[in-house]
Amino acid sequence: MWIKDEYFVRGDVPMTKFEARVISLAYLDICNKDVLLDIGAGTGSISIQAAILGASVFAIDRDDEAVKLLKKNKEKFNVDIEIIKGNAEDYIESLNFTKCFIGGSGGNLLKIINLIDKNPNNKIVVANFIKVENLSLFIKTFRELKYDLEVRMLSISKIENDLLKANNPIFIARATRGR
Ligand SMILES: C[S@@+](CC[C@H](N)C(=O)[O-])C[C@H]1O[C@@H](n2cnc3c(N)ncnc32)[C@H](O)[C@@H]1O
Repeated sequence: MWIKDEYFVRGDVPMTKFEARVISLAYLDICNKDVLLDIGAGTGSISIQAAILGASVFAIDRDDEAVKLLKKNKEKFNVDIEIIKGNAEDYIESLNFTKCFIGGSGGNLLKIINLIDKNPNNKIVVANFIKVENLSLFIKTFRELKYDLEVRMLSISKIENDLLKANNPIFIARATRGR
């Protein structure tokens, strides 16, 4: 089951939209044995969908409103995800995970990438970016770390009342451990 955007409890936190969620989770190639670390989990849309696909999930966010939404959506969809409130940088080293999604990094992307790389069990990192600057940093850093890279720009428009309604374009990047 793939959950549509309108079913999530929403607040002021920006949510990863349906099409970006589907592509990001396909890039992560989520399966039963995976442990996903969702950094900047927001409303929990990625975490909850990954749990429904069979992964164990750590959902981290530093924002109070996001953590409230995470709890509400966890309850609504009755999934077993572990919610952590705080800066991802302070927790990554203490968690064991096999795949990682970065939905927000709050200016600490470089530190977050280097911490993720230290975990030898992590195989794939997928990130969503709206800023070219962050995309460039992701590409540069993972290239230096010898990961395989794939990047797409996603631009979705929906037809509503006979008119096109556009979502903001986003970059979806994947880094796969090549060593
Ligand atoms: C675009 S939203 C994420 C959307 C989320 N994937 C969803 O579907 O709702 C980015 C989130 O990242 C969080 N964030 C930013 N930097 C963070 C950090 N260093 N550690 C933890 N959370 C962070 C923000 O609080 C915000 O909720």
